[in-house]
Amino acid sequence: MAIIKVIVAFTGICLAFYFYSGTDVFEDDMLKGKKVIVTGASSGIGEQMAYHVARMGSHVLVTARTVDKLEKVVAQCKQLGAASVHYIAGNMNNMTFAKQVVHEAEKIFGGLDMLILNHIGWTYFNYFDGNVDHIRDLLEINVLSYATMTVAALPMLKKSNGNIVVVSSIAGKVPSPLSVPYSTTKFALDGFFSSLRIEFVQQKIDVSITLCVISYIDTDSAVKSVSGVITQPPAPKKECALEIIKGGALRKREVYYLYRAAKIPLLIRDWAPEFLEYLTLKNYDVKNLPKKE
Ligand SMILES: NC(=O)C1=CN([C@@H]2O[C@H](COP(=O)(O)OP(=O)(O)OC[C@H]3O[C@@H](n4cnc5c(N)ncnc54)[C@H](OP(=O)(O)O)[C@@H]3O)[C@@H](O)[C@H]2O)C=CC1
Ligand SMILES: C[C@]12CC(=O)[C@H]3[C@@H](CCC4=CC(=O)CC[C@@]43C)[C@@H]1CC[C@@H]2C(=O)CO
Repeated sequence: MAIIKVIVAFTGICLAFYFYSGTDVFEDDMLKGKKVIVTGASSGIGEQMAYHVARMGSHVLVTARTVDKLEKVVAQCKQLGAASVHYIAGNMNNMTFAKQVVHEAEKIFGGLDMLILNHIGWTYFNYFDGNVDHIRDLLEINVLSYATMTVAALPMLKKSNGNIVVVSSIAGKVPSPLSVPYSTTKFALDGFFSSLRIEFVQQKIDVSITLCVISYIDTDSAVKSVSGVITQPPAPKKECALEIIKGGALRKREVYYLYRAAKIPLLIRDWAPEFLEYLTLKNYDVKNLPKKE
């Protein structure tokens, strides 16, 4: 019996190495002249992704709600060497606006190579408060606007054999406390885009879908929401943003940008859920959690 377990484990490690070792090498030139949309680009990881593709010489369309922040991002993208850069401001709770962003890219660029779906709506970081309407609102912004933009962009992405990059979270792969609404939306992204990827294979549609699984990053909003409660240190947003861009350009199915220990949950998620729960709870110090009014 023991020998069978060793053989199974060894086979699993070989298969994992074969499928995930990937020898693709990323070059900045891969993004030169490419037409790229970055959503949620007025701050955080999205802002850093806009800067990376600008530095690599892409044509960039950035979007979010806050005009003055977008204008600063546009100015910085120009400084960094973007082939061209534009912004469009609006709210992704409105599917008409979500489609408008894609149509704006078509009008400006005449096509699209990479759609980077990154924005998220506000949510709390605390015990679930029973408000299902908030989950519905968050699904609109975090999921349905991603699906809407994907549908609108697909004709252009088919022409360019382009990439869809979906920024998700470890909380969209592993059950995570204090973020029930957020985690609901991130798990939904996995269902939608991982299923769509299979249909692309069936239909021989050469558009890649890269799901990015990231853990705690040092963006202002995340640090403000979780510091003191999440015990792991946040990772740098600039490096995280670059890893996402690389994964999309290399047409990876998934990008994992996780703090060391976060890789363990993914390995044991389906084999030892109780042990995973024990490890997860060790990463939270709820005595620092703000008391809900
Ligand atoms: N930071 C982290 O620790 C982690 C982040 N992630 C994921 O990374 C992505 C980026 O996160 P992060 O950079 O921290 O987030 P930020 O809060 O820094 O940025 C969110 C962006 O989305 C925009 N946005 C917010 N609400 C709306 C809306 N209703 N309509 C359109 N745009 C909106 C914001 O701009 P504006 O307010 O101007 O609209 C901003 O540009 C998210 O998908 C998040 O889930 C995943 C795991 C960990
Ligand atoms: C902490 C973690 C990743 C995040 O940053 C999010 C948090 C859930 C609530 C959030 C809402 C936001 O608007 C910004 C992101 C965030 C603070 C997530 C719970 C688990 C995620 C994690 O990285 C654990 O390692």
